[in-house]
Amino acid sequence: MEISIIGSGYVGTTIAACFADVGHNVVNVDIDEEIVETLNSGNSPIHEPSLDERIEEHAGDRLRATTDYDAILDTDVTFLALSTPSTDDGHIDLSVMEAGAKSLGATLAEKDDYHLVVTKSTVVPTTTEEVIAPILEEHSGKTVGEDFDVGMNPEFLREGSAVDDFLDPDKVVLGSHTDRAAERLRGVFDPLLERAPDASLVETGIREAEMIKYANNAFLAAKISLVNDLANICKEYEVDTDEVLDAIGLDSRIGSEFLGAGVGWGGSCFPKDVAAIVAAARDVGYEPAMLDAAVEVNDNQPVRMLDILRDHADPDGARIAVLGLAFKPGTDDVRNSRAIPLIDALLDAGADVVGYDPVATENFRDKFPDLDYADSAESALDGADAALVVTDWDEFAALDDEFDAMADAVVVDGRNIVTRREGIVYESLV
Ligand SMILES: NC(=O)c1ccc[n+]([C@@H]2O[C@H](COP(=O)([O-])OP(=O)(O)OC[C@H]3O[C@@H](n4cnc5c(N)ncnc54)[C@H](O)[C@@H]3O)[C@@H](O)[C@H]2O)c1
Ligand SMILES: O=c1ccn([C@@H]2O[C@H](COP(=O)(O)OP(=O)(O)O[C@H]3O[C@H](CO)[C@@H](O)[C@H](O)[C@H]3O)[C@@H](O)[C@H]2O)c(=O)[nH]1
Repeated sequence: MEISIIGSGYVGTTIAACFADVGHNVVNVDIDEEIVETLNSGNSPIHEPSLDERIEEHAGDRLRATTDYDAILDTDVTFLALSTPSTDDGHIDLSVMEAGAKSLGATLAEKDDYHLVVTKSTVVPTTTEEVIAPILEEHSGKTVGEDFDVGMNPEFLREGSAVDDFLDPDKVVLGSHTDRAAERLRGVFDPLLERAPDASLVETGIREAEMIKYANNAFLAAKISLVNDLANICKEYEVDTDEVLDAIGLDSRIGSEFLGAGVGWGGSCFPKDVAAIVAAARDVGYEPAMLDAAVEVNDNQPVRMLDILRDHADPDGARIAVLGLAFKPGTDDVRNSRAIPLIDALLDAGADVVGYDPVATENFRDKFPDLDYADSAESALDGADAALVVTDWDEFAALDDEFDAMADAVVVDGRNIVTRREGIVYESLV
């Protein structure tokens, strides 16, 4: 099938390379010329395991990129993979989606045959039908349900394992309103589902597909917050948190995944998606008490981490190493990383902060240009008065002699991964 994807960020790039991998012809449309050039030269614009190989293999063949929306004219289906950030009050900001839909609509005016437009971005229920479809109609002069259809296909990939998650998913959710749209969407996913026979196919309505995405993320974020609440109680009672969490994970109704206690959830999705569904709930007069509590617990974990640091070292004037700037291991994405509130608070407290991350330093530098950055964990620790472990990169779990070069070997572990305990003042957050 001929597929166009508007937006070539984390999601657009990954799904383009994977769709090409299962045999489709794919074109990415992005307004960023650098991204387009990078893709066309066979390279990945983002750091994501096993994405480079796929782009290198398919670029110039089944995969290409352009800034020209006319590329969609030769395709059967267009996915909108544009960002949906938060406004200051937590609502979803649709301005990027609206701009993309306008350009897409204007281009669709030139298309003679049927087309399907699928929202891949995370949007609150009714957005596809009540915001995107009317813009497409207005700018194309065409009628939804007659000349073209809209659909919704939420994405569940995680950064750091995006390619594997996309090609071997637990489920594929396809939201549509017409048989024609449902059939075309199935055609897109059939080759993928053949390769991933264990994946469940969920065919549903458009607003249900939109809500499934929020319910999924809200549930996972709340699960981590509940785990952190319980882990905080364990710590106060000097109960071994790991043993408790390992044991509850054996109950198949609870499950062993997403029981990682620590400094909490960040990233480009959980914070903004929980905020968006909370704001959307209030818009219709519902108070989402559980989700409010999940956010409160999450916001408080970095505060608890600094309190623990203060038990062992005064941050004022101290050199503090922050190990991990990415929001999770395996990615260079720093959006809503837990390192951000921690470093803000450390700087407010008068600390001299040195940050280190294996791949995310340059992205973090955009947010904190004046921070001191080390090029290895070893050099970050050298002469430091304390270290905070914020991201669970494997290389931090392997640290050992490096702690001996610290001025004061105080380590507060926000991910419970450091293995060495002797000879250092070690405290885990949970
Ligand atoms: N990042 C993830 O892991 C993830 C996973 C699942 C779902 N999502 C959702 O997918 C959506 C996209 O997220 P992302 O992380 O890929 O965003 P992103 O910011 O990484 O990528 C968006 C891309 O769109 C491009 N763009 C902006 N305006 C444009 C326009 N008018 N026309 C064409 N291109 C334009 C930008 O240059 C950028 O490359 C969001 O709704 C997000 O919530 C993200
Ligand atoms: O047990 C855990 C698991 C995760 N985290 C943290 O939670 C955040 C999110 O992690 P993860 O879910 O692995 O990464 P994302 O790439 O943000 O993926 C989430 O957000 C995506 C965007 O919507 C969805 O597609 C995915 O299904 C959903 O897992 C990170 O800060 C992790 O450190 C924990 O604190 N404990």
